[in-house]
Amino acid sequence: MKFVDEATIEIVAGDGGNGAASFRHEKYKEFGGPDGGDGGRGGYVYGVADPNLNTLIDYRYTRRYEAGRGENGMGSDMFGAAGKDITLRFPVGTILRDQATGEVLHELLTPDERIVLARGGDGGFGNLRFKSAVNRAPRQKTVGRPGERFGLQLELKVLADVGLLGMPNAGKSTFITAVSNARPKIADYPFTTLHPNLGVVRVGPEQSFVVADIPGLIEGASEGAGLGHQFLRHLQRTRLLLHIVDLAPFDDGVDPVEQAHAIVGELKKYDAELFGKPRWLVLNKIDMIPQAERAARVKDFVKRFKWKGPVFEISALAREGTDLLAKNIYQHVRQQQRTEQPDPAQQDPRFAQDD
Ligand SMILES: Nc1nc2c(ncn2[C@@H]2O[C@H](COP(=O)(O)OP(=O)(O)OP(=O)(O)O)[C@@H](O)[C@H]2O)c(=O)[nH]1
Ligand SMILES: [Mg+2]
Repeated sequence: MKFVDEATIEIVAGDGGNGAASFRHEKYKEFGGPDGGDGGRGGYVYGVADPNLNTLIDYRYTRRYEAGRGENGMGSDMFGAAGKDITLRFPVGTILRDQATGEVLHELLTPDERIVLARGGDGGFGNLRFKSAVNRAPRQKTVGRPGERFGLQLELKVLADVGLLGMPNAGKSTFITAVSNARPKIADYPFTTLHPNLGVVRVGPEQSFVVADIPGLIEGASEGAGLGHQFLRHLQRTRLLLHIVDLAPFDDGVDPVEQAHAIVGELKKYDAELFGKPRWLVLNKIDMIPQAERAARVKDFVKRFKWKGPVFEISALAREGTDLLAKNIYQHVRQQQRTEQPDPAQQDPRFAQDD
């Protein structure tokens, strides 16, 4: 499954500075020649493909990007300085479109590839330029040219970095809502989620990852009994699985440990590779357990489940422990990314045919 991350931003290159009209002032010399310098060029806006970025989410926070204006020219033959250039960084695979026409301007496919997005305007000419045999004292000058500006549409196909696993009603959709921009349907009955949802989680500037919420797994799902199994394949490209467990089931007869074993059993039956992926245990709904009992309940769960890996306790509903978990996930995803193959055209399934 592919998911498209999008943003629209405004790109403004710098205007050129104006040329100056000025004459030399020298002692004992009544009429100095023209000495007005040219204006500086406006700043350019560049784009670069940054292999460290995963999503476009930062571009939903800041939408306008403006390079510097060129300085005006000055007397004494002084040219204005060029405006400050700016460089915008995009994830590899970002497609850039002109907002007005929808035309594809470029696809950033090669890591560190750099392109000009918008050219700064040329600076105006100072009167120094207009000096000629017939006019030794020109007053002419020109103003700087405007920089290019336009609306830029960004589009990126993203894959899930993290997958959520768990029984129906465990709180997967609530968790994705707590940490990401996705708004899946949440309800107190099982199988609320009928389609996989992807959400972008932003833990800080230029720090984000993609999480997939899939329909709940139940026992027998790997044989097609539940809804879950057809969705398991969406988790195949992920770098981490979060196993979400309802630690405080409404029905007293339900043992969270048994439920958790059922999920792991399904995973194992379905796919050894998926089973072998890094998996973290996330004990949810701790708000339902009195504070004084929490530590003991968690300890008991871990012991009976014979779990040796990372454990997080959260309340997806109250958003307790969710930010900390998101930060840990981000660190893990980044670390995994760094150890993977760097050539995206070869390795990155985003560039493969759609499934
Ligand atoms: N008290 C409490 N309730 C929660 C918490 N997380 C989820 N819930 C509730 O549990 C119910 C199920 O939550 P969902 O997020 O829809 O569960 P799901 O795992 O996505 O369920 P499916 O999509 O059916 O697989 C909803 O009524 C939620 O409000 C939590 O941390 N505390
Ligand atoms: Mg759900």
